[in-house]
Amino acid sequence: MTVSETITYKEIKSQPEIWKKVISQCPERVERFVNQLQQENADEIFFIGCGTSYYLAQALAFVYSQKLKMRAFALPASEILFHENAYLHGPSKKLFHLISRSGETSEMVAAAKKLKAKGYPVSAVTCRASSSMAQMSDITIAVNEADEESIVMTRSFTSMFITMVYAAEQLAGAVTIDRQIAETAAHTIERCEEKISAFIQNNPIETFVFLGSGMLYGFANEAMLKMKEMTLSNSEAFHPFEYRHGPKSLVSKDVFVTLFASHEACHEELQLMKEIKELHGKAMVIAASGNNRTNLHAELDFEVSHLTNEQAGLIGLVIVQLMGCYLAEQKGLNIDSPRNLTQVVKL
Ligand SMILES: O=P(O)(O)OC[C@H]1O[C@](O)(CO)[C@@H](O)[C@@H]1O
Repeated sequence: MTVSETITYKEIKSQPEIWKKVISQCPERVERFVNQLQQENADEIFFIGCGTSYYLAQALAFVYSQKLKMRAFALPASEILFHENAYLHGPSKKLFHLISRSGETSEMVAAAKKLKAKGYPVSAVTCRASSSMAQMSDITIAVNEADEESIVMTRSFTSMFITMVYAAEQLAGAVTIDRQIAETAAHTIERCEEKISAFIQNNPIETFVFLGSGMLYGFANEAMLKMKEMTLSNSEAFHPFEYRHGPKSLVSKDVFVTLFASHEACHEELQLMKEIKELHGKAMVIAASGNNRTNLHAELDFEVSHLTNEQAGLIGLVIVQLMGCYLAEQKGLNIDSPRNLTQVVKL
C-alpha cells in the first residue's frame, strides 16, 4: 500500500476542505460556550486533555491568556486525578474545558466525573457529540465533521483548535480565523508536498527537534508527537531558547530541527537556527517573509507571510504531518496501524 492510499494521509489532505465546513459552523457552535465564559466571569480557565489533546490544551491556554487577559492553564487529565490538591484550591473562580477527540479516553471521563462532583462548571470540545465526556459536560462543542478513522489525531487537532480560537477571538471582538486560511493551506500544500517527499527520500532522518514559543510551543509538542507516532523516530520539542541550555549539545548532521517562528521573536529565533546550522544540523523554517534568512541555508524554508501565529501554526503542522507520512512510507511503516497505539486509550 502506498502512503496516499492510507486513511491517515487522506484525512491529513482533507484538512482545507474540512476547515471550511468547521469555520462556517463556528458562530452557532461556540455561542453557548462564549455566553458561559461571559456570564461566569471566571478568574481562571483550565484546558484539560491527554496526548495530542493536551498539546492542544497548551496552545489554547496561551491563546486565551493572550487574547482574553485571563489566567489560562493547560493540564493533562492525570494531574486532576492524582494531584488535585495542587490545582483545585483557593478562592478564584475556575472554569474547566475538557478536550478529547473521542470523549472516551478513561482519564478524561474520570476527570469530568471528578470536576462535576466538586461542582465546577465544565465545558468540552470533542469530535463525538454523544461521547461519555460530552454527556457529562454542561456545554459541549462538537466538531463532528472533523472526526477521524485514523489512530493518530491530525484534522481533529486543527479543527478543534480553529473552533476554540474562533470562540476566543469572538469574545475579544476581533475574529481573524476565516475561510482564507483554508485557501492558503490548500495552496501551500500543493506547492510544498513534492519538496517534502523529495527531501525525505534524500535525507533518512532519525532525530527530530521542534521549536516553538508562546502559542506555538503547543504546536511544536504536537509535531513532536506526530513524528513519534507515525515514524517511530526520536523526537523532542522545546521552547526555542531553552534549546541553547543543554539540548544543543546533541546537534549533528543527523538532527533535523524545525522552527515554528513566532512574530514576536522571529529575529532571535532565526539567529538560534543559524547556530544550529553552524553545528551542521539540518533545518526547516516556517516563518513570515521580511525576516532576513538569506544566509541561513535551511534545507526547507516555508514562507507564511501575512498570517497570524495561529494560522502559520496550522499550516506548519500540516507540513509536519505530511513529512510524517513520507518518512513512514520510506521506513516501511503503515501509518494507519501505528505501533502500540489504539484510537482510544482505555485503562
Ligand atoms: O483526544 P482523545 O480521544 O482523548 O485521545 C488522545 C490521545 O489518544 C490517541 O489518539 C491514541 O493514543 C493519541 O493520538 C491522542 O493523543
